[in-house]
Order: sequence, then structure tokens, then C-alpha cells
Amino acid sequence: MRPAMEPELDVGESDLMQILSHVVEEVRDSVGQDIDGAELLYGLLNAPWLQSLLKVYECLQQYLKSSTMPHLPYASGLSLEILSDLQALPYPSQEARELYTLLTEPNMQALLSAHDVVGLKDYEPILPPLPEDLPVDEEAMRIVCLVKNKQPLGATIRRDETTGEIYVARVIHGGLADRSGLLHAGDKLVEVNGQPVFGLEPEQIIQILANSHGTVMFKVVPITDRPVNNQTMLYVRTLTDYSPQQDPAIPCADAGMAFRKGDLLEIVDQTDALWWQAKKLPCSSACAGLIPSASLLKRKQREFWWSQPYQPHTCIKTLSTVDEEDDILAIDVTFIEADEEAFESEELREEENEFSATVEGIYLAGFRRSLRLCRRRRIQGGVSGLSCSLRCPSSCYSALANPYEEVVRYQRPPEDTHRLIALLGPSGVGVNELRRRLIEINPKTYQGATPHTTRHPKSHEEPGREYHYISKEQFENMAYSQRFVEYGEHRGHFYGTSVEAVKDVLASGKICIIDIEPYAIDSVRTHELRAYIIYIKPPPIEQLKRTRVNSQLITSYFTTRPFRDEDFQEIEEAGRRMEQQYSQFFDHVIVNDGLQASCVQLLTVVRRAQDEPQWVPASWIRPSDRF
Ligand SMILES: Nc1ncnc2c1ncn2[C@@H]1O[C@H](COP(=O)(O)OP(=O)(O)OP(=O)(O)O)[C@@H](O)[C@H]1O
Repeated sequence: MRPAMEPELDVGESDLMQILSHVVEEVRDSVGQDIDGAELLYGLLNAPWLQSLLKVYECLQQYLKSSTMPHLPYASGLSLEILSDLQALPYPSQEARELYTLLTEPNMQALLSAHDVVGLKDYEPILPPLPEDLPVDEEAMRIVCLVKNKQPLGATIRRDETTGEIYVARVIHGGLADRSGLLHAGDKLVEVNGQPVFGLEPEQIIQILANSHGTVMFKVVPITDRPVNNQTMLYVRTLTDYSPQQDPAIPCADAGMAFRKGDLLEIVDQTDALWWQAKKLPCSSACAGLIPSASLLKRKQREFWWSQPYQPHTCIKTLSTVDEEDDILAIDVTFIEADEEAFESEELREEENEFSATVEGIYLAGFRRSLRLCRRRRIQGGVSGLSCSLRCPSSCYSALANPYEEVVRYQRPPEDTHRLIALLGPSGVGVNELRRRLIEINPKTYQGATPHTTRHPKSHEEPGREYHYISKEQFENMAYSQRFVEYGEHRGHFYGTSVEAVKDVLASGKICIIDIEPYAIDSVRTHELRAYIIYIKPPPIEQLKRTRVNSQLITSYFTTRPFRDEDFQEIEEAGRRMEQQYSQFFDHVIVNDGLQASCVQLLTVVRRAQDEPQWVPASWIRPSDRF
């Protein structure tokens, strides 16, 4: 029996392109499964230069295989040597004599001599020597034929207004022209389908192209010094919306790519200072689109901002039964003071009954009523005049900030602390309900941060359990040194969640889960806390009403009360405004419809945020880098 043979991989003989396409298929599957590094490999394997190189390699292999080489370099000489050896034999055999007769026959000798002539001849074409007096400005033309196949050519053209020459302005990555590898930005266009283009308007040339079907032939003078593209890959999160159709400045709206804030883009070309080329992630199309560069988009935003009529700063109002807040402000101060004690005992009762809980002997911190209420009336102007622009990431202030945020794929190493989980949503949507339920499921894994306050501890409270109790001066110092994630004032006392309190939970190995107001986004999206932000979105209003029939809303007074129609409207509107302004920072959105389903979703997302690779700001990983 013949032993089983391993098929030998002879790269020269086998179809390399076929092997490559198998590999590309496999890597594509890996990209689908979100395997780390697969995208990079996929991009590399699909690179046009690699494909072209392999084609050249295959052609050379083919050529080597089929080239005819003589078996012997000099057959007549060998036959003479054999004749002489045969003659030297003292007793030649019958076969030796027959061979001698055969080799001495004139036909055989002529045949061997013909073999030598043919075999030794050099059949390579003889190229004429280069003329020495070639004019230096001689232009080498290139004929490029592309088969259109209903897809756009993926190149834009421009006219040099002084010379009237037409040039390829840019070649879109992954487009037809780019994949051909034959057209490059800077090539001078001489003819399209045999028609000279000199002096034509770009629109006329586009018309010629639009009318041509099948093969399009270009005659071009290639650019002599093609810039080498040695850019590294860049990934960004967009912090603004963009529509090429509404941008009169874009060189070609059809080649443009629209994006919404929060989209992830791979920037594939930054050679042009004004217009970059990018693909949206996850990659759905092989072809890139034009987007404004960071500096151009910043300029556009600035122009737009200045063109807007002046509006006083409007931070998102959270649901707090606003009419009631107005009422509170109208209430006589003496009434408030007289009421303070009653409030405190009322507050105590409510906090104990409703907002504080102990599960498995662990106190659930960060759910106290005062803390929650103070955030609704957060300090406009800060503890002692900290300006809103310092703390507001996406309102008027950040309209002038970077439109793109550089991001990298980040997988938390198991030995690192967990990422902070920050929940955000319009007041009343159920942020605290979901947070509390998650912690109650497993208080040994999830925990809130213990807040700070300037009020005095009550008899039943333990420092560091309900609150960290500090003086007003200490509180102000911490606020000035930006050591609070967020803070506010309620009935003359300050309350806040500090960075240290969050870090303490993370350092204990637990997953810290807090709820924040939108203005605190900047203070948690840091290298220190690496927050994963989950937006709790209200369901459509009818669904809100249906699901909250038996639910109670915390009011700014001492009690809770059932939801009213205007509450639902306010939740919906506040939610819409929040999304409009901050959606670019949301890592995940949960629609809080059914409580049970939302809870399960929250649990899954929180786990995924810790264990699976995520896109995070590059500055978290390389803190010194500034995009
Ligand atoms: N999916 C839901 N279905 C029914 N009731 C819900 C749901 N989610 C939350 N609730 C109820 O709605 C009320 C308000 O929720 P919660 O106190 O969590 O609001 P919140 O978003 O934290 O607002 P605030 O920050 O103003 O306290 C609570 O009574 C809660 O039990």
C-alpha cells in the first residue's frame, strides 16, 4: 500500500490568488466575530498593492514554467564524445556498433546540430538602446481602460484655472480607479474615450463619463512624484453631524459621506489638508467617502456658531416637576427654615423606607433622597462661581471643540480595575430604579459610590456609609481641584460624588455603578475612570404611560406621587434634548420599557463593557497624545 501523501504546497505552481481569497474569506468571518486584530489583517490582505504584487509573482511563475530550455547545451559535442568512446572499445557489442552507425548518420548529425542552434539561440526581444538625446520634458502617456459596471469611477477631477489642464484631483480608496492601481491623484487627463479634454469644464467631462457604458478609456500623463502614503491608521468617534448634501464647499457631494454624532470612522487618507477619506465602522462598504478634515470641520462649526443669534446658556432641565421648583423659589424663606426640621425627619423617614437598603448586610450607598434632589437643582455657576462652560461637554462651549475624537480598540486587561459604569437619562425615566436593582442582584460585584456632604451626620448614620461628612471649605477645595464627578446644593448643604469615592469602589475589585447628569460626562470620561456610559431612554409616550401606571415619582417636596401626563411629556422632551446634545458620548442605549427586560439588558451590557473590546478615547491609553 502506498503511504498517505501530504499534499506539497508548491507556491509557485499553485494558484496564489486563490489561496489568498480563501484567507480573506476566513479573516472576513473573524471580522464578523469581532476577533481582535482581524480588521487590521483584513485591510492588509485586501490592500491593492499586495494584490498587484501577487499577480506579478504569479505571472513570473507562469513564465518560468512555460519557458523552453534545451535539454543539453551542446548535443553535437556530446555525440562526438560518445563516438570517440565507442571507437575506443576493443570488443564492441552489437548495441555499441548499432549506436555508432546511428550517430554517424548524416540525418542524425543534422538533427543534433539543429537542436543546438535552436536551443542556444536567445529568443528574448532585443530592445533598442535608449536614445541619448531624449528631451527632458518628454511626457510618457498611459492608457487606462476601466470597466464601469454601473459603479462610480471613484475619482474626482479638477481644472487648473491658469493652464486649463484637467487633473485627477483625488482617487477614492476602495473605488474602481483605486482598485485598478492605474489612476492617481495628480495624473493629467489628456483624453477620455478618445476625446481630448483640454479646455473642457469638469462638468463636461463628467457628462462624457456618465454617458459612457462598459469600458472607459483614459489617456493620462502620470504624475511624476507620487506622494508615498505612509500614514498610520486612524480611528475617530464623530462628535457632530455632517451631511455632504448640505455642504456647498465639498468638491463632490456624491463622493461625500454623511455621518451622525457618535459614529465610528476609519480615516483612510489624510493627505489633503481639507478633505479626508473615511469608512464607517463596522465596515459595510469597501469604498471610502469624503469628509471634512478636523481643522476644516472645526472652522465650519465656528462659522456656524457665530452665525447663530445669541442665546443664553441653556443646560438641560431635568424633570423635577419644574412648576414645583418654581413654587419652592416662591415660598417664603422663613417658611423653609421653619420647615427644615420637619423636612429632615420626613427625609429621614423616606430615606430609610425607600431610598436606602441593605442587601446581604451591605449598605447600598448613593441612593439618598437629598443627593438625588440636589442634582436637579445643580449649582448654576458652581460652588463659588465655577463657570458652566468648564463643565458642560456638549453645549455652547464644546461646539467649538474638536469635531473628531481619536479612539482605539481597548480590551481591559483582567488585572486592571473595572471600568466605571455611568447611567444617564431624563429625570424620572428609571435610572435609579435600574441601578438599584442591578446592585441588589449581586452587591458583592456591583456597588455605588459613597457621596460627600457638608451636612452633619444624623444619629443613626455612620461616617463613610451613608455619606462622607466634610466641611464646606473642604468641599469647595475638592470642587476647585475638580475632584468631584458632580455636585450640587440642596437646602443649604452641598452633596457630591467624588472621583476618590468611585476609585475606592473600583480598587476593591467591584464594578462601580453611578448615575450622572449630562454635565458630568466630561468628568467620568477620563483615563482614571474610563467610564462606560449607558443612556436610559424613555420608550414612546404611550408605552411610558402604560408601564408607569403604578409607579411613583420623587418630587421636590417630601413625598412621592403618581406620574401625571405632563410628567411623561417632560420625560420625553428632556430625553430628546439629552440625545440631541450628548448622544455622541453614549456607549450603549437601553430603552426602559419593561423593567425586567431593561434590567437583564443592563446586566448583559455591564458585563460586556468589562470583558469585551470597546472603542475608547485614545487619550485614555496614551494620555500624553492630543488629537
Ligand atoms: N420600566 C419601568 N416600568 C415601570 N416603572 C418604572 C420603570 N422604571 C422606573 N420605574 C419607576 O419610575 C419611578 C421613577 O424612577 P427612578 O426613581 O429610578 O427615576 P430616575 O430616573 O432615577 O429619576 P431621578 O433621578 O429624578 O430620581 C420609580 O417609581 C420607579 O420604580
